[in-house]
Amino acid sequence: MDQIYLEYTFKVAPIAQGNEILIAELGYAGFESFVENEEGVVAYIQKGEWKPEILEDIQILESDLFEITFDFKEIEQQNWNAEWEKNFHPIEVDGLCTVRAPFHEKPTTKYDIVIEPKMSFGTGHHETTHMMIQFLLKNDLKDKKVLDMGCGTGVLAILAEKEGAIDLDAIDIDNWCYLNSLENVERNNCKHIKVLEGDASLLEGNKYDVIIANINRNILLADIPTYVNCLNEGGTLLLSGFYKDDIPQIQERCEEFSLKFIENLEKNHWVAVKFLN
Ligand SMILES: C[S@@+](CC[C@H](N)C(=O)[O-])C[C@H]1O[C@@H](n2cnc3c(N)ncnc32)[C@H](O)[C@@H]1O
Repeated sequence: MDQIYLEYTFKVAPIAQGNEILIAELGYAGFESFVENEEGVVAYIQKGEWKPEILEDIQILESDLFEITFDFKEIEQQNWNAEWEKNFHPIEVDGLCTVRAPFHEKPTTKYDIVIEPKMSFGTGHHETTHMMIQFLLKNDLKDKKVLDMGCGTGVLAILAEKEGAIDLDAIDIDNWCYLNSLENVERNNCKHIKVLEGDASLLEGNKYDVIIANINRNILLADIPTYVNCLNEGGTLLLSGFYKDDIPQIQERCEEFSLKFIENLEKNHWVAVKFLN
């Protein structure tokens, strides 16, 4: 696929925590690939996804705790596979689930998920994916009907099928994620996942026992009413993609629709929240 990209080079001080927060925020703003170096981060975004105000919501750039400068230029296509192979290490969650690439050794954990992410979000490295995996590992998914909204690489739907879910929809608005999820579903021999390209408007008339959505605060606030409409009585809603400070707003929205807050997980200021219908 021949695409033109913009390459942003950020110099970050102090680098350790700054890089981590910056990458997380850029990921949510639409940047697709990151290479860390000794000065900071180089981040890539497709020209078609770019808009002049792309950095407007990147809160760390306004923070007094970090000094961040940047530069950007247009570039020819990269060898993305080589980049991620260099940077992608297997991830193990709670000793039960490994997310790895095809070229890594087979693990001994109960669940083994093989992902070739290329540029999609969802390798288990991000806090939000990690916590959603933790939630899925703690929940009984046997014979459940599951929706994975904003599926990225498809990693969460794939785990849900491996845990026994029998009927799954995995939806992403982004064409690249849709195609990548299709590939990963096949790579993991999943037979019950239907991958769709689109958004919450595809959900009308569907019913699920478990809905997983790791997207971002604003999309979740807008789409929670649709999710609730699709949730069976007694069903579970697992949300992530936002910070601890956003919990009250998300909780209030869910409670408007009579969902009950059960618990939240937290990792580096990111959270994942569980509600019951
Ligand atoms: C943070 S990633 C999560 C990926 C994966 N589920 C995970 O947990 O690692 C969010 C995904 O949501 C998708 N997305 C953004 N807005 C969306 C929307 N309105 N409806 C469906 N998917 C959306 C993005 O393309 C992206 O792949």
